[in-house]
Amino acid sequence: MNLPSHTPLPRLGVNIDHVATVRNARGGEHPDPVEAALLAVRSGADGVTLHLREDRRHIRDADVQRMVTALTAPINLEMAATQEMVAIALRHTPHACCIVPERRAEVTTEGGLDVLGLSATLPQQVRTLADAGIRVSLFIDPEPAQIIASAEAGAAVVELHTGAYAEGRDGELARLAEGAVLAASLGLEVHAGHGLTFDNVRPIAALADVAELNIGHFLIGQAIFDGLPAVITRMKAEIAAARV
Ligand SMILES: CC(=O)[C@@H](O)[C@H](O)COP(=O)(O)O
Ligand SMILES: NCC(=O)COP(=O)(O)O
Repeated sequence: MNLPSHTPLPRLGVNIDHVATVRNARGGEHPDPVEAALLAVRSGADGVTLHLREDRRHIRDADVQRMVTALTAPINLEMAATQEMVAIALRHTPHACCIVPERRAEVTTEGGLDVLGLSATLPQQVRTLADAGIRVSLFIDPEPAQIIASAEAGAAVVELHTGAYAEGRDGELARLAEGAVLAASLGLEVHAGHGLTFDNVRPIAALADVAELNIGHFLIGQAIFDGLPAVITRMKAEIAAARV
């Protein structure tokens, strides 16, 4: 894809949740997601994403506290649209909060947030977080109605869920491309993530309106073979190659 030379590359946010998954398997302190976050930033990550799930299956409250103390790079805290999570975010004031849907029984985040369905409560939560200086993002499917509702809810950012694209669903890349254009036209910053790998990242990184990619499970898994610095370097190269 040929873009003007001034078009900035999408930033890479590294999601370190699954370092905590491995740690929690034995109940101790190793491997430490904060140490992984610091290494990710030293290795070229533009920011760090962590998802404090309601069931605390990977990231825990103490990790959030330690992360905001240790990191100077932007932190993107993913969380459910609950009063408990809003209160936690207000205590730590990360650079950004990405509000995601959660179902306790799910293995991973299965779909986007139903911004339309949450219209009675979400705009107030967005306002409360934004008033505290937090950049608010909504993790949504690339549905025009959800994108428009996100803008109306006062979000600064939408993160488009790339899970269906990563699974190879027909037409999903076109839906993401159209969604990114619509979101940008409404003044929303566009992020994308979920299920991205070396093999599927380029078409998403090539979308001119995508400003940030959040990638976790693949990078942490691949780091077992290649090391975290090497996989971050390679992912940044894939992103850059998509914009040549
Ligand atoms: C919202 C999202 O996509 C991330 O939180 C990512 O899925 C990592 O967390 P889980 O693997 O627990 O879903
Ligand atoms: N918001 C998406 C994210 O943070 C990472 O998702 P994944 O790469 O772990 O699937």
